[in-house]
Amino acid sequence: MKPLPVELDSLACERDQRELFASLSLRLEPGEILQVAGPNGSGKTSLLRIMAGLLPASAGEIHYGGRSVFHGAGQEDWRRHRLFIGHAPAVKGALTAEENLSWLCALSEPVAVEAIWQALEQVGLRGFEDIPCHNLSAGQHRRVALARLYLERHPVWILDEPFTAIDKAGVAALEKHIVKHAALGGMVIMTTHHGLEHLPGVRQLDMGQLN
Ligand SMILES: Nc1ncnc2c1ncn2[C@@H]1O[C@H](COP(=O)(O)OP(=O)(O)OP(=O)(O)O)[C@@H](O)[C@H]1O
Repeated sequence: MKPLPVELDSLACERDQRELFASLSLRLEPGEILQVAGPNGSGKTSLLRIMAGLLPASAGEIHYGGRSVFHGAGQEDWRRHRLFIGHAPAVKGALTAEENLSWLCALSEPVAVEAIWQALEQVGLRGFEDIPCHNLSAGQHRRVALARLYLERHPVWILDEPFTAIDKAGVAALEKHIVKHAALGGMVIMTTHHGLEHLPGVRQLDMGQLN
């Protein structure tokens, strides 16, 4: 799947009758990495959830390849192209890492168990496949969710605080994977309080400067 340009057009978000942002317009091209930065409460997660289709915008539009992602065929297409990993990853504690990934991936495309093992190896969890996730540490729990980035083939990644609870070596490996995804033409939109200045070509959107 090839990514297409993403356009935010006069996007606005209101929560609890408070305007978080308004008139947000930007265009993202394939190969771009966008870091959504800003203070706590400035609306970073809200923006990502709107982009993922999990929260309605109060005004404005998002287009993917020229079609609205809010309804119709454009919405279907967007769902197949984007992968959202929230800051509270959808990993179920009672299931093992392997079961979680098998279930999460099946929502878009079933994957072979060997591929799951390889992805778990990539995130340093080989040997932990059969342990219920509630017995994993916070960082290991997050790594189970991040293993999806090695398994699924969505061209657009929307990642909310992907580095939370991840150790130094894990952060370096994930940064490398993100840069590689963009270099291959993928697109990454992420929030993080972690500095990314050392990575090539990262664009910043400062939510604290919008209003
Ligand atoms: N479920 C919710 N219902 C109502 N308001 C919410 C909800 N979640 C967040 N908000 C409000 O929206 C505002 C922005 O929250 P959001 O999580 O988007 O900020 P953020 O920039 O991601 O913050 P942080 O850096 O702390 O993660 C906050 O003031 C918060 O009170």
